[in-house]
Amino acid sequence: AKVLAENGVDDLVILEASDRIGGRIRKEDFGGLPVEIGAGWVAGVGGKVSNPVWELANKSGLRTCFSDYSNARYNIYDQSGNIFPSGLAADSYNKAVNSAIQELKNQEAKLHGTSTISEPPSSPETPIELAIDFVLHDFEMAEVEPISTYTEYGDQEFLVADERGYEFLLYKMAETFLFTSEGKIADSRLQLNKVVREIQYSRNGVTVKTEDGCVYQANYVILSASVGVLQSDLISFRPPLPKWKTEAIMKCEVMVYTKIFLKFPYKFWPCGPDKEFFLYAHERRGYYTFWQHMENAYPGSNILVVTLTNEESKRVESQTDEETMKEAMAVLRDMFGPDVPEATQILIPRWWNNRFQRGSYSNYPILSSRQDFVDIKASVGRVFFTGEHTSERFSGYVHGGYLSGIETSESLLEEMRRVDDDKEKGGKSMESQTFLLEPLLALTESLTLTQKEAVSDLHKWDMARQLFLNGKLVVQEAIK
Ligand SMILES: Cc1cc2nc3c(=O)[nH]c(=O)nc-3n(C[C@H](O)[C@H](O)[C@H](O)COP(=O)(O)OP(=O)(O)OC[C@H]3O[C@@H](n4cnc5c(N)ncnc54)[C@H](O)[C@@H]3O)c2cc1C
Repeated sequence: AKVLAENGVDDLVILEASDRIGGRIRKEDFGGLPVEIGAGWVAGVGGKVSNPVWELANKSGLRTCFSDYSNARYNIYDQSGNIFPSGLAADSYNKAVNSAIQELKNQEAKLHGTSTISEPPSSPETPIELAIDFVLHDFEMAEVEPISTYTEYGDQEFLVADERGYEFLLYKMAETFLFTSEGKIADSRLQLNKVVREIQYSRNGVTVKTEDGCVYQANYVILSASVGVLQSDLISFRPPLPKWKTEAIMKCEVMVYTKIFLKFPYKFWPCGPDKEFFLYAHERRGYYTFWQHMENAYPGSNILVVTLTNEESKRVESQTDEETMKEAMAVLRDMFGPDVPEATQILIPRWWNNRFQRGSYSNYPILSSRQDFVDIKASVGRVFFTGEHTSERFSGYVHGGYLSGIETSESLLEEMRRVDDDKEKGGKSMESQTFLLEPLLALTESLTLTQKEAVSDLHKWDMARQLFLNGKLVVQEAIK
């Protein structure tokens, strides 16, 4: 929206379903400290090219601390509290990395332009296989982009450790655009608690209906809801989205990633710069595996974070906080002995059950093709799509969301300029050119679903029109 406004599109409105901005960047107060229940790291730092989110963080003075996840491999506890020998852990790590890289290379060689993550291996049997399994599990839960993209932005990660939260970046970005200096909303550009339920689009414009019965008319819409929301029935489209679009949306997998926060009366875990992360080895894959203490970010906070993913996340979301606390405490006592004190507080975010999220981030399956990204981000008539899931290179990350927003706004500006140019030249703009479509759209009620999809497929229609115009030009040149 900011890019649009800076380019002269003043008449715009942001409809946000919740009562705040930030989406999956969200700080919550926990035991007197701000904890990041959504994105917590600025990832992709230290490479040849500067990550724009890292630049924003530096410019706005966001406090961060270096976070080296690789130390986790030296702190793997088994169920009796023994630490795996570091040689074994390091060796397994190298083996896992090499096999994963080899796997990716094979995949990429086989399928040009695919996005890849490693496939889940079969159940581990020996200790070394168990250790490798942890690392592969880590790839699956965190490394959502093709390995090749690491080389550019770098592979360092910085944990946000700022009382204003990661979301401060968003407030900073929005301050001249949406807020007064006191942090109050300055104009009607941002409307909170507006749950979009229906998007009706035609050649003339778009009508958006919200849950509270409001109706908005617009020339264009940019839809930035997560892929989980697009897969759900929260928003309906009239006419329905074309098949190529819904197929691309449904193909994309949604990752659930849950950080559970536990507050203790005192610290009982080993501390030190190389002990920020530790792992719990359990035969059940992903069972309270990844632990992190928050001493580096907030010394003396006595907070531990355990990360669950996918099925474990969904399972925990569906049970009571007390049950989860019991499970987590049993795991901690396995690792550190029976004297571990009871946690005094627990915070369990529920991203999967949040109807404005339906998951944590997109996770393209191993055999995704480039076309899936192209389709998921392609506009359908006057409806444009954006968000981390539309970022081919950085899907799943904050910088993916940020860059895709800029890119989609630029595409829309280009489209608006093209329509203006066409009008000036007296040619057929998308508006006037698609006049043929009007009687067809009027007939949609009596058409079959396939026919409706074909008619509503403005994007392809527009491509066909371009081809037609280009063809005509070639013929005219030939005649000349
Ligand atoms: C637990 C967790 C940990 C993560 N960790 C990291 C990390 O460490 N580093 C990193 O880079 N990334 C991380 N991510 C991913 C990162 O947070 C996201 O990729 C990014 O914030 C997505 O931004 P977005 O604008 O695409 O979507 P969102 O932030 O989801 O914004 C979409 C907005 O649309 C609103 N909305 C949805 N439906 C409707 C509707 N019907 N009507 C109106 N509004 C609607 C939502 O309320 C939301 O505000 C994490 C995510 C999670 C959940």
